[in-house]
Amino acid sequence: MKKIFVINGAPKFAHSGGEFNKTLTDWTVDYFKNYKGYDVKTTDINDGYKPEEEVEKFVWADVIIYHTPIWWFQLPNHLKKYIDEVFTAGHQNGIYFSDGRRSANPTRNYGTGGLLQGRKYMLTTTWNAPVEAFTLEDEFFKQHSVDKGVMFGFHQMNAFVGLKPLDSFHFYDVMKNPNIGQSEKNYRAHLNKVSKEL
Ligand SMILES: Cc1cc2nc3c(=O)[nH]c(=O)nc-3n(C[C@H](O)[C@H](O)[C@H](O)COP(=O)(O)OP(=O)(O)OC[C@H]3O[C@@H](n4cnc5c(N)ncnc54)[C@H](O)[C@@H]3O)c2cc1C
Repeated sequence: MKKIFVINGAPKFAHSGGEFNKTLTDWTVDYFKNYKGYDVKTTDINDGYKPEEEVEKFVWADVIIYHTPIWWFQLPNHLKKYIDEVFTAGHQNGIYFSDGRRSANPTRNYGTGGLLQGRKYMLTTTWNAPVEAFTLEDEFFKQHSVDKGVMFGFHQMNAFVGLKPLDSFHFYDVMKNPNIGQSEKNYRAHLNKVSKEL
């Protein structure tokens, strides 16, 4: 049986109420637990956490799923803090051993010291920005996708600790057009696709 660790990284602040990401987290748990029959653990960063226990969840899981809104073109500070604390607790303790370099050849192999090899991760993000801001020439993101643009560092972080990516899924324009019914349908189709790669 596959083991899935689901993180809801959406705090409640200002006009980001966390409701969309909480709903998304519930869909993910329902899909893997009730539909696929997998073993699921969760963390909601709003509920507090102990870094050492979170390390155990990362090590336990076959797949880690991150749900996050985008705040000022990056992770919310709460989720970044979670990662800083948990990955630091996992240094030489399950998450990463080192930066991967050896003194004999210090210019090579940076980023190969992760200890989470054999595991995968999936990212979802939610945006006020419409998809066209990423896809259309002359619009704000100049045709840089979420994964290759704003979230490039996030994906490198996961590579650094040894995780391999599953396809991400991004929800655009969720403040003005959350379209919950269609979002759920599209997201479940995505989960059906990625779950074939587990
Ligand atoms: C500090 C800050 C910086 C930001 N920076 C950026 C940025 O750089 N770029 C950008 O694009 N956006 C930005 N945003 C917007 C942010 O990305 C969105 O507010 C966030 O993605 C919304 O996610 P949420 O989980 O908080 O949803 P919520 O705000 O809780 O929900 C969004 C909408 O969906 C509805 N909804 C949610 N769940 C359900 C449900 N189950 N049934 C019916 N309706 C539902 C809610 O009622 C609401 O209308 C920023 C927001 C903040 C606070």
